[in-house]
Amino acid sequence: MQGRILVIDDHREVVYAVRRLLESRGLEVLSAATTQQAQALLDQADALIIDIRLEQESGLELLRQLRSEAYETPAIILSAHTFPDNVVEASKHGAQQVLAKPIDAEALINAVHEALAQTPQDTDGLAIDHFGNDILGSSAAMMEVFKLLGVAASNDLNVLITGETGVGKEISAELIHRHSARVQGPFVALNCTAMPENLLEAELFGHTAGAFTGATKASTGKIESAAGGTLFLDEIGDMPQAFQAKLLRFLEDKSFYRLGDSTPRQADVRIIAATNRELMSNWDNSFRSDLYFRLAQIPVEIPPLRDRQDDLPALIDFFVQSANQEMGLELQGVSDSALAQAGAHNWPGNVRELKNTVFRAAAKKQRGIIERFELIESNTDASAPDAEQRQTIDQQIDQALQAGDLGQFLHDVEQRALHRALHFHSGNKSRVAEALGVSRNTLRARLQQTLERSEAE
Ligand SMILES: Nc1ncnc2c1ncn2[C@@H]1O[C@H](COP(=O)(O)OP(=O)(O)OP(=O)(O)O)[C@@H](O)[C@H]1O
Repeated sequence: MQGRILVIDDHREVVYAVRRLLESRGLEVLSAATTQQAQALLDQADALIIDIRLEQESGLELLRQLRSEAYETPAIILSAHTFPDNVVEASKHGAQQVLAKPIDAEALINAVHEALAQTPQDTDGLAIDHFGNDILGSSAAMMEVFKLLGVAASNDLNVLITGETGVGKEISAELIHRHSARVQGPFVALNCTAMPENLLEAELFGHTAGAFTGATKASTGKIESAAGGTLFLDEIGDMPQAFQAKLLRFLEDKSFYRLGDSTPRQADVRIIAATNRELMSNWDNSFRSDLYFRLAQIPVEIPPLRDRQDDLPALIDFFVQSANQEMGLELQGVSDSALAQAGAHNWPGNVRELKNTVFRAAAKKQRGIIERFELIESNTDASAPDAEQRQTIDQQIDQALQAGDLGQFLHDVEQRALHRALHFHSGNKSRVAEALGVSRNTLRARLQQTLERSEAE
């Protein structure tokens, strides 16, 4: 590794340790204790390491200023705490990494390596301002998410947040809003689930008096309420297809009509949408691809809780403290065995399920240590095909492949599955759609397609 690193930190022991470490890897190290000293050395550096708190100065403020002057050298921020808000702010201003103190040698070497590999035009810079910690996460996966949220906060593009139910999509949308230039404007949320087209249109665009039965007064829609701020559209995958075209039109020119009104209106809103479904799957074509690409200008995927076990202890601790506060309890934490129990659980309901589990246990225990959680086991594993069944399915697939009619085989399986699911749920399409994890529109379209194919055969 080759390069010259400028360490901006007023803690001499930190500078000493970093210098020894980096020099042992063949790097050249410059140091500055103040931003004024740093100014003279900036041009010589290939990468910066900046302490977030310099004496009477802010490392992030320095970085913000540098970025505003188009100084693009990659930077790593050192911070006593890697709170998500720090990481978001840092990422927003283009920092490569935020590293927690005490510094982990390997993590620092990796970060420097990455920073040196960055071309200047790839870097945006980073900065930290306030500390809010209502959204937690220190796993590598969540760090990546926070960085993306920071990128989203630094511009005004539409964002599509995907992830299973309860992973924190709404709370992430709020975080983007809070760190964006629209922070002084409103954050307005609308859940699109189970809304027929007319109701959705009235909710989103507003309506005139008499626009429909029961509309005695004119009403402002969510889009107008969110003007100057952010509109969060939750469960966007459930938006009726007919309405998707209207939303697309709004996204294209920011103009809309209140229901029953012929006067076009304008509203300046940023859209953050969320879904727990795959919108662009082969199976499910009920979502318009042009709308998808409009919404997913910045796609953010939040991983399920079971894939980020490192986050469990801090989240559990946070919810225990929240339970203490909200219910006036005196709990001290959870036992190692409760923690192990949480680690072994699948968390299909993700952070929401964890929060409810902790609150339930807290309400029961009231004080001391929570020894065990009462977990609701999901039966997904139980319903998974066992090895023998799987072998039979594999054999059938192989036969279909050899006969060159895998498409027909899949069609038959799908038709059979839909038929049995409808039978099982006594013809209730909402239940079948729920069981499949798709919207009623998708199910309807799929049933129609299988029917057409069967008729054509
Ligand atoms: N990283 C986190 N730190 C702290 N709390 C969290 C975190 N993620 C989620 N939560 C909490 O879990 C609950 C669910 O979060 P949220 O509503 O944002 O999830 P969601 O993905 O939007 O869910 P859904 O898909 O069901 O709408 C909320 O109470 C939220 O505060």
